[in-house]
Amino acid sequence: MEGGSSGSDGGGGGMGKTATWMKLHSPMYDRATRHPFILGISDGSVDLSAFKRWLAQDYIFVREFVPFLASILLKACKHSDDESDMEVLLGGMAALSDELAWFRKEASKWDVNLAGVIPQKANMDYCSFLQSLMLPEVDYAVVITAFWAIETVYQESFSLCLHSSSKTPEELMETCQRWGNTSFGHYCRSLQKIADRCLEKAPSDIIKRAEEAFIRVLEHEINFWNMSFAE
Ligand SMILES: Cc1ncc(CN)c(N)n1
Repeated sequence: MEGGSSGSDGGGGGMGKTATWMKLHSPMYDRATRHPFILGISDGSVDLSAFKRWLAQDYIFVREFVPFLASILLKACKHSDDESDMEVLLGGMAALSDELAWFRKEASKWDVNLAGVIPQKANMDYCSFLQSLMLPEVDYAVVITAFWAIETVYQESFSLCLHSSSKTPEELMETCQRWGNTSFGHYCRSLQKIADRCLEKAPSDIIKRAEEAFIRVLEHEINFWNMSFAE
């Protein structure tokens, strides 16, 4: 599985918690990573108005994603036992700055007015979920698991559109490359290793909360893709 299987040992030889959950919750995981919106891009049948709706809503989401990642960085400073976590997360923050600039450029290419976008319910619900994870009492292992899952759903989804058999329209290739490229795949695997390392040492109640956060991310991602089809 692209972006998943090669980082599945959690660094300890056996299967890490994250890979176990991907398997255990595979029907929902597949619904998040092989959504009809993504399949439509990859077979060329996507409705461009759905793409524009997704683009506008995702810009709002990514703006909320910045304070979410900042809150994870803060927790890494305080609670991580591995200094390299900071490097990985700072790389992610730099990528988000680039991502926001890309959204503005892409929106102008598609004539989407980002200033006038009204966030839809699924987007607001997802952003509220991020805010609930930003609270200081939410454990680092839980938030890093959620962060890994959020990034991985996009990586796996968009990498599908880059397969040699896909018929992704030329004008959507840049979007698919943004998240489907191999370097973003390596980044996701680095996040997965951090999550697995934290989960290995975590008590059972934190492991349970991290699994719940993983499932909630999948639900929100499915609802987010669904939003692109809503008028
Ligand atoms: C909804 C959503 N999920 C994930 C990503 C990838 N950062 C995103 N841009 N938007």
